[in-house]
Amino acid sequence: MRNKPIANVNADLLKERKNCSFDIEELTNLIDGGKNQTARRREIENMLLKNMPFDIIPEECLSAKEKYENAVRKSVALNKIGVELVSQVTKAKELSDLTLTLRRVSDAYFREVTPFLLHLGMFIPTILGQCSDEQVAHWLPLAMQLKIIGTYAQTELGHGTFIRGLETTATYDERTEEFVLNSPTLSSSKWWAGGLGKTANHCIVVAQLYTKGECYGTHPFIVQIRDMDTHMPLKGLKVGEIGPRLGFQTADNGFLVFDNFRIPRDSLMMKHAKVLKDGTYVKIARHSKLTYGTMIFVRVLLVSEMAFNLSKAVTIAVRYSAVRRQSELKPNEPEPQVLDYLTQQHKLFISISTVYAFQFTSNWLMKTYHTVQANMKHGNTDALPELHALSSCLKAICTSDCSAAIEQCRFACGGHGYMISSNLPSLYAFTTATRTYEGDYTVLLLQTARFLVKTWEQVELGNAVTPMVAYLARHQNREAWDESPEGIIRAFEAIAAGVYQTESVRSVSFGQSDAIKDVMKQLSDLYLLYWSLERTGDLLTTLKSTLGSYDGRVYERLMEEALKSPLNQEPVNESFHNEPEPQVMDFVSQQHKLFIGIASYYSYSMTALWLWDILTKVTSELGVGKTDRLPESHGRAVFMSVFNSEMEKSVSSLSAPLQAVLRQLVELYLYYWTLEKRGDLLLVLQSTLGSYDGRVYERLMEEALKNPPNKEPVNESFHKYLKPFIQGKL
Ligand SMILES: CCCCCCCC/C=C\CCCCCCCCCCCCCC(=O)SCCNC(=O)CCNC(=O)[C@H](O)C(C)(C)COP(=O)(O)OP(=O)(O)OC[C@H]1O[C@@H](n2cnc3c(N)ncnc32)[C@H](O)[C@@H]1OP(=O)(O)O
Ligand SMILES: Cc1cc2nc3c(=O)[nH]c(=O)nc-3n(C[C@H](O)[C@H](O)[C@H](O)COP(=O)(O)OP(=O)(O)OC[C@H]3O[C@@H](n4cnc5c(N)ncnc54)[C@H](O)[C@@H]3O)c2cc1C
Repeated sequence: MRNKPIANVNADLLKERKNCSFDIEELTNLIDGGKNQTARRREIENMLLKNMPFDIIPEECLSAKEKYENAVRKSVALNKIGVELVSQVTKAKELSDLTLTLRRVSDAYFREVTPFLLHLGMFIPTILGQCSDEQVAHWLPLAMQLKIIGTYAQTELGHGTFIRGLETTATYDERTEEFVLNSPTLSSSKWWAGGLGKTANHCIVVAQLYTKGECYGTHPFIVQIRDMDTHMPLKGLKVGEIGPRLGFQTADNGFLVFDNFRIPRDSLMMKHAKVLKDGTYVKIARHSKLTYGTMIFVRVLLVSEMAFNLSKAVTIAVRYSAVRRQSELKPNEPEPQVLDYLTQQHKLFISISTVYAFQFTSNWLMKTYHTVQANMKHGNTDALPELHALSSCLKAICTSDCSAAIEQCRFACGGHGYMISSNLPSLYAFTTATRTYEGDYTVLLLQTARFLVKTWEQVELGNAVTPMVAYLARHQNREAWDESPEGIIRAFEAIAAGVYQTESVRSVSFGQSDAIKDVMKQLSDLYLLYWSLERTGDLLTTLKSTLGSYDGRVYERLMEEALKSPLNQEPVNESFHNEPEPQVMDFVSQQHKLFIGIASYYSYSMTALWLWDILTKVTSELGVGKTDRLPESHGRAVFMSVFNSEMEKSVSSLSAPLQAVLRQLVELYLYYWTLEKRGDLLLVLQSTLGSYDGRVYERLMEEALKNPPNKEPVNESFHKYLKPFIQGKL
């Protein structure tokens, strides 16, 4: 049954809906995965609508503590219904449909993230992916019925990306048949795990496993961290909330420090490796990276998460654009709906097509994931490297594009889009975090590049490669796309676009009407066209050659290029002496992110001074109302030329080294903006990360300890909601 029509709908919205060229219900069925799934979703929605407590005071008006307590209250009510529904299903497919529906409907109740996100998103999947059959039989029912509440603590203050660099140790003591957990340094403190700060009583801890004096690398352990009755942290642990953050405000992300904390031997999750009673280490896995499995799973999930979040943002922005009227096009005629402006459509329509691109690609990726998992059950791990490469680059691209597109949706709603009540700021805060967590954007793209370079080598040797990367063999002409990691990644993006096109065509080829097919085709074309225009520069081949330059300065250019090589910047490379761990500052990709910020700061300062001087003159000459917004390119050109000339004027009295640095900044700024369209600027530091003394980890911990939730060991919502819920008394 369709949802009932709602009375008092805005006339403009009704008019737009009447103009729709296809049956909306048909598209709804397509998105839900069929008529039955739509009906089931609506059944669950209606049930939740009847039974779930809504907010009386808007979440954003509460204090941080109240927000958390309110989130626990609502989560417990949702979990109660969820657990009941989950207990009624028997088939795996029904369970995955149900979880998806619950996840999506649950967003109606939370502006922020539930403190149970990590329990559902990582704790349960890690039990499934990392425990032996016996361990699954023990832990899974407890976790599914929420008798225990878990999280996933891998990241530390000092390391997130480089998992092999984690410092937490789990040392096996064969006399007592226990592991002893320790945090040997401040930087080894576990940091970030969602739900750890106040909610969880169990935690998956990733630590370096030592037995018989040898280190076997990082392994996952399942660890109880709080007393099941009093919720007090267990002896030997320091645990708390890490402090306010951009989003995830109700997810009580936490820290955890171990001091000779003992756990039983079978706390080691033993699907891929075990330690026998006498301390013998036994490797079971056929692939060394199987312990990273949960991350792959969540990366795959995130593609669909991004489709969902962007669909919400663009629905908000399109509806509002139909309702909002602004400006006068023709005298004495009504102001147009902002949706009618082509520039507005430009902001919105690409987001609509992106939602579909993400959703179709996500459906395909999830299927691929399950196929690879099924093969791995039979011992075949051949497809794992490609799955890792695919999930890495698709996660990186879609999380990055999604948060940028949500910002466009916010811009499209003008001032009102800035209101928390519009939900656009919260959607942005949630999605921008996904670019970082579960693998940083750059780092994951580099992982994909690594796979592609290896594949390229196979192609060069004439060896067979998988169908997904067979295009490398077809493109033997290297000029079509360069071999740099970026070039390779762009080629890979083309493959993602290809997946979208084939999947969207495949999914709409049966049953669906011509009207839906037309719309889906238009959306698919729009997505492909948009990205080919966005990347025009990349698609055009320029010569880029020391040998073929117009002026024929072949030898000079060869020498100039050779001198630019980083290897020539120092007479003796430090690897001659030793091999130090790099600071992230050493990565060129990191410098790329930071240095333009410095250059922009100077550009803005210089331009601001200049602008101030001419402000009065300009306004008196042009008159208020005639200062139409200048096109972006003109604005950038002004920044560039003013920066260049003003900087030149002001540096002449400075010392030579400082002049040289400032001139480099001008050059960087000009160069960067010929390549890029935007950059970031941090004007006021006020930052734990950017302090002059570099005491980053100390300051993060100091700030976390000041955090009000850490002033009480157990939050009152434990007694009020969590404990009665866990004990089945609610
Ligand atoms: C119960 C009923 C209740 C009902 C209620 C219902 C309500 C519903 C509500 C909600 C539902 C849930 C919704 C879920 C949404 C999901 C949200 C989840 C939230 C998550 C929050 C964030 C959590 C985290 O961030 S956890 C921490 C994540 N950390 C990272 O991702 C770290 C990133 N770093 C890495 O991955 C790696 O370290 C690395 C890959 C960068 C480098 O690793 P390395 O140094 O060990 O490797 P190398 O670079 O040396 O490479 C060696 C070799 O290995 C290959 N490799 C690397 N990784 C993998 C891999 N994963 N798999 C396979 N192979 C891999 C690499 O390619 C190299 O191969 P070569 O052949 O080239 O040698
Ligand atoms: C909201 C949120 C929730 C989170 N929840 C959890 C959780 O529940 N559990 C958990 O364990 N973790 C969690 N995390 C941590 C998250 O997984 C890490 O922050 C993430 O993996 C990035 O690692 P990092 O912080 O060490 O970044 P860094 O690696 O320090 O990145 C800093 C910069 O260095 C660059 N860089 C690093 N290495 C390289 C390289 N090799 N080459 C080029 N550039 C490089 C990066 O691109 C980036 O620009 C969460 C994080 C956030 C923001």
